[in-house]
Amino acid sequence: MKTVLSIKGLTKDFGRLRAVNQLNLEVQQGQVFGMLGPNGSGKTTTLGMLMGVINPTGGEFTWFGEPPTHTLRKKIGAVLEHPIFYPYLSGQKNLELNAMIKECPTDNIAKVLDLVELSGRKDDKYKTYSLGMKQRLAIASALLNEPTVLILDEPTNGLDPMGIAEIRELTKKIAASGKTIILASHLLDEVQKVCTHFAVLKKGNLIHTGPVDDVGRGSETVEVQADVANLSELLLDFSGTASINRENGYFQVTLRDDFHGKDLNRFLFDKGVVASHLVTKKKSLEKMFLEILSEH
Ligand SMILES: Nc1ncnc2c1ncn2[C@@H]1O[C@H](COP(=O)(O)OP(=O)(O)OP(=O)(O)O)[C@@H](O)[C@H]1O
Repeated sequence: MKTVLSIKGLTKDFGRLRAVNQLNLEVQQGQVFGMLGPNGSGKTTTLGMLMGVINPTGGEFTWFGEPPTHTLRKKIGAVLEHPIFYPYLSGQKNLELNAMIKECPTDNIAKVLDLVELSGRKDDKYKTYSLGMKQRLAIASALLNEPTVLILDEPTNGLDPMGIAEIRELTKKIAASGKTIILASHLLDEVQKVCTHFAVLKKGNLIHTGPVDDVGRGSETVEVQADVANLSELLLDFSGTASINRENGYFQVTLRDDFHGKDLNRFLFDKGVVASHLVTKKKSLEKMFLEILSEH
């Protein structure tokens, strides 16, 4: 897999405040990489440095294996904050202006408008757009020069549930077209639903990074019930059991690393016991996130 972004020791001080501290990260091609962290954790500052609008105090990073240059940055589209669109111009005209500023051909406008589902409203004035439509137009503008990487900073901020769902679907659609996406968010739910990989930042420090699918790995809990008197003994006999407790009439079995519900099911079956109820529960990202933050 190709490394799109490699960050080493990236640091930013604002006077006495260290906003980003010795950040090391890698983003691979095709990932939807979430930067997750509470407000003030350094996400925007990091993205600003990656886009060349904030000067790092220390450290370095490469895009596509090369130190950042103006030409390289053209391969990266970013929606960092609300871009300046003219309220009395249409979506179409605004994109034409943006294309001119970015020195890219206007041929892509129809395509990006179609992608963000604004073709039907392209001739309406920007000021008549909903917040969700404005955000979609900003994404369309970032895609004008066909970047290979798209950076989104808090893309669903301020949107209603419908707008959030639309941006989420759009992000997935853009990722499916082969682009790498880096998305900063303070919303666990957003990262869990959209991202393939993520990093957690706290007060400028990286405190966790890995695949979203791995969250809660090795910490599966299985809710189980079977019509036998010695079920608790059997569950404790199972080598994958870390602990058990009883809740709502079921046994909750927390499994050791690398053991899964199906292993427990097979163990019970081999003992001649058929479970009447067996449900595997993964630790939610929220629980994991809160644990990660409290550990540090
Ligand atoms: N230009 C600046 N001057 C001084 N301090 C700054 C500046 N920009 C950011 N900071 C501080 O750096 C820290 C990190 O801010 P940053 O905006 O990067 O965090 P964030 O994770 O993106 O949070 P948010 O989602 O609230 O924007 C904060 O304490 C913030 O107050």
